[in-house]
Amino acid sequence: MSDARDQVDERAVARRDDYGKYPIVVTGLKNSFGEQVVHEDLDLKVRKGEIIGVVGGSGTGKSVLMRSIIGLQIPDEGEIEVFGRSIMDTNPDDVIGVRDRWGVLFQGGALFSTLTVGENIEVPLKQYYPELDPELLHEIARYKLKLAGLPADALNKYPSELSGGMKKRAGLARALALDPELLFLDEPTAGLDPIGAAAFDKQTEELSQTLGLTVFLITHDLDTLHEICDRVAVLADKKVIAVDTITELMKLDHPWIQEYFNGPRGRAALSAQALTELRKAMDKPIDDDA
Ligand SMILES: Nc1ncnc2c1ncn2[C@@H]1O[C@H](COP(=O)(O)OP(=O)(O)OP(=O)(O)O)[C@@H](O)[C@H]1O
Repeated sequence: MSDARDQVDERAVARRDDYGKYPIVVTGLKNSFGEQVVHEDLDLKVRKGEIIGVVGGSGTGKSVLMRSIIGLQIPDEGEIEVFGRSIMDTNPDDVIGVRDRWGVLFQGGALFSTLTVGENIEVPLKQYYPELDPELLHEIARYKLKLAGLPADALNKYPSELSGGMKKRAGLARALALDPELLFLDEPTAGLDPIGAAAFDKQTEELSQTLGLTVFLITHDLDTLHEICDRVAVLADKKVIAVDTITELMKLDHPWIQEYFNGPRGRAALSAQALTELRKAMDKPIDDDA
């Protein structure tokens, strides 16, 4: 009897340690839509504090994976734990204390068009802290706007009055509203010009470092992967076929990985990153072309 209790205690300790190291643990995930199986026996562990890039060909199920992790897509099979709690429970109230510890930037920003930027940022705050004083709400919104790199006058603008890059930042400000520990970003630099994309990457990296955020980042952007991701998870064949640094991934003999990272665009991104590193090492401003 006491052996059985010891085993249960050991498992509880192992799970607690695991959750301390891995805020997201996905095991044996299966997702399908009718006959189409998108994921089959997919496993993924995301390390605390890392920026993990999630890549894969179009339609390989990157967004569906993110939606599963945040409980918007109920999988057919498998287990998903976030902060050590199962997300598979269909009752959102049962995972309160988990959902308010993440922030999400959906593709395109997904801002409410009839609300100002400030009001958009206040939405999650009002949802989780309905008793908050309106003046404090505005103050928090102003602070989050600044964290996301937007000027104060953006607060009273409507999404239609913002550029693409500003919309992304407004979505980022809203994702940061609840002081999340985990940030989900779905193709944040898609549609941005290279300068805007690089600035957004820098912002993400700074936020991750200063706030200690773990970032789950879906992207096709090779520069983003090279510049800010600690590891990259590759989706192919309905699974995560590899999770590693780009240097290690490039050694793998998988056709998609080789084409993606060792193709002309992959090599160009690698050279650009090598140049950035070299310039940093020489303590020279990156924009100094002299
Ligand atoms: N609600 C849905 N109903 C039916 N099929 C869906 C649904 N959501 C996603 N799918 C299908 O699941 C597959 C994976 O979609 P998903 O959006 O996750 O791909 P992705 O890897 O994010 O692609 P992309 O890089 O093009 O954004 C696609 O074939 C898509 O058509």
